[in-house]
Amino acid sequence: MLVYDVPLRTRFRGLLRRDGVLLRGDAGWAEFSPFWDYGPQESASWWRAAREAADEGWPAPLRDRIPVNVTVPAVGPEHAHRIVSASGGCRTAKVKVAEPGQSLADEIARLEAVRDAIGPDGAIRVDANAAWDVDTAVARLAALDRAAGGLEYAEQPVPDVEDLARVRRGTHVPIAADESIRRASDPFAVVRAHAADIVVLKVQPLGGVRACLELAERVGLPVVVSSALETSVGLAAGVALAAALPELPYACGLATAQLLSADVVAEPLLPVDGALPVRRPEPDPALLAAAAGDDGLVARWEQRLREVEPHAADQA
Ligand SMILES: O=C(O)CCC(=O)c1ccccc1C(=O)O
Ligand SMILES: [Mg+2]
Repeated sequence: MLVYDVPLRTRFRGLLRRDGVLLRGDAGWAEFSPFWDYGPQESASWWRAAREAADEGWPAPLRDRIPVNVTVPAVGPEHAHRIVSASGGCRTAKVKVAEPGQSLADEIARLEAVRDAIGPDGAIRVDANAAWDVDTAVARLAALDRAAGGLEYAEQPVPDVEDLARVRRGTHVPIAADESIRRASDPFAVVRAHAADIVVLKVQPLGGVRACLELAERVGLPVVVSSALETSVGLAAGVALAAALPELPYACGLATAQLLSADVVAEPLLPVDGALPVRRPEPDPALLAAAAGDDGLVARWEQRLREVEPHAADQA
């Protein structure tokens, strides 16, 4: 078991660093990196995803490249412009909005900058991470849709599934469900409530590539595969899911290696011409050593694994 700990290039979801565990099994390398606000029970699906990667590997790919969105954190307009311009040719941008402390004017400036950088043919989506209420969401989406020159969709504008359905009825911007799928006791509530046009699937919180493929089939809505801000070892599982889905109508949120200031593989999973190649990179020993967490962090992860493992067995 190896613990990595790397700084982020810019603050993302309140985080300044990203840490997690890398482990190797008969099938290859795996990443286990639940955020620290996830308890043992909720982290069990992250552990099952890691065991699948290490012990079984993933189903055969149906495609060899995965179109991806550049992810734009809640930064100022000049910085947002630079991120999109240096994205490796991404034709879709996902822009974080509803960041605490930022105004509508900040968001409008960011979206205008992103539109300028990506051009008239690019697609722009926003992610509010469940931070709005219904009325705010409906009003903001109208303003942001205008600022962006058209939004492809809005990811998780509000926390509650019934409210998500209300927002969907109140706007013409398509709605994608993220937290309502990955942190919900019942991911199908979204479908029953007609709360979303699209679902975001993340391999670690949803318990692995196979679990996600089953979920996608049962949900029956278009899927966007997204990362949980992993190293290229963890991203490879998302790439495997995106490659194995029968249909992939939208760009995926897997271009997040560029948000980390260091990676553990020699050739990180970064976009070329707006897409990731379907491959499974191996960690590089020197990069692993450079990214290694200190003894205190290693001890915290060892403790965490002891707490999570019994829950993973329960639900298997
Ligand atoms: O989808 C993307 O472009 C990047 C992934 C991303 O936004 C994310 C990364 C870590 C945790 C939560 C989220 C999220 O989609 O809300
Ligand atoms: Mg999201």
